[in-house]
Amino acid sequence: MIRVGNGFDVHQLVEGRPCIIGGVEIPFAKGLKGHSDADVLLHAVSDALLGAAALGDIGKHFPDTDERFKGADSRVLLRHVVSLLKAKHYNIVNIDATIMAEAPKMAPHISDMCRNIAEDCGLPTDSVNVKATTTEKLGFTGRGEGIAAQAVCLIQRYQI
Ligand SMILES: Nc1ccn([C@@H]2O[C@H](COP(=O)(O)O)[C@@H](O)[C@H]2O)c(=O)n1
Ligand SMILES: C[C@@]1(CO)OP(=O)(O)OP(=O)(O)OC[C@H]1O
Repeated sequence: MIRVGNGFDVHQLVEGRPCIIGGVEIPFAKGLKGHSDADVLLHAVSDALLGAAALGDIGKHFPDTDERFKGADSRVLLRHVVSLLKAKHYNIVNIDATIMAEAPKMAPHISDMCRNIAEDCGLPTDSVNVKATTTEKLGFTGRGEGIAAQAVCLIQRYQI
């Protein structure tokens, strides 16, 4: 049985925070605000995986009212999500994601993001794809107020 999932996340860009996207700290004047490290891309990927397995969303598994997740490394959260899928006998087939940001430039960091996601999901790197787009200066992303990311994934249940 194969199943599809999608995830979407937004975080505000503010001064005084690191800009961590796809597990990569990108040099930039602003960073993403959140309870965790606010890694918008890994949150979208985690939600896509949880959605595919009908396991809810990251807010359910890692509530932002829980001090344990304050400043959490979203790679650790993603690895936990992958373990939840394994427990339900799902393998991940592939992941595709898009970051919407006017700045910073994502292109120099895309391959590191793909490598991080592949590593955390136990996948070969060519099973993970990350893209970036501006929104042509339109909307909150276009004004540089925040960054959005969306992801889709395919998972497959194996026989035991
Ligand atoms: N934050 C971003 C946004 C875009 N890119 C790259 O630039 C290309 C052109 O973007 P458009 O919005 O004009 O389509 C896009 O294909 C990305 O490769 C980026 O690196 N960082
Ligand atoms: C990851 C969590 C938990 O620390 O917090 P945030 O970093 O605020 O991220 P968000 O995408 O708003 O939702 C999930 C949260 O519960």
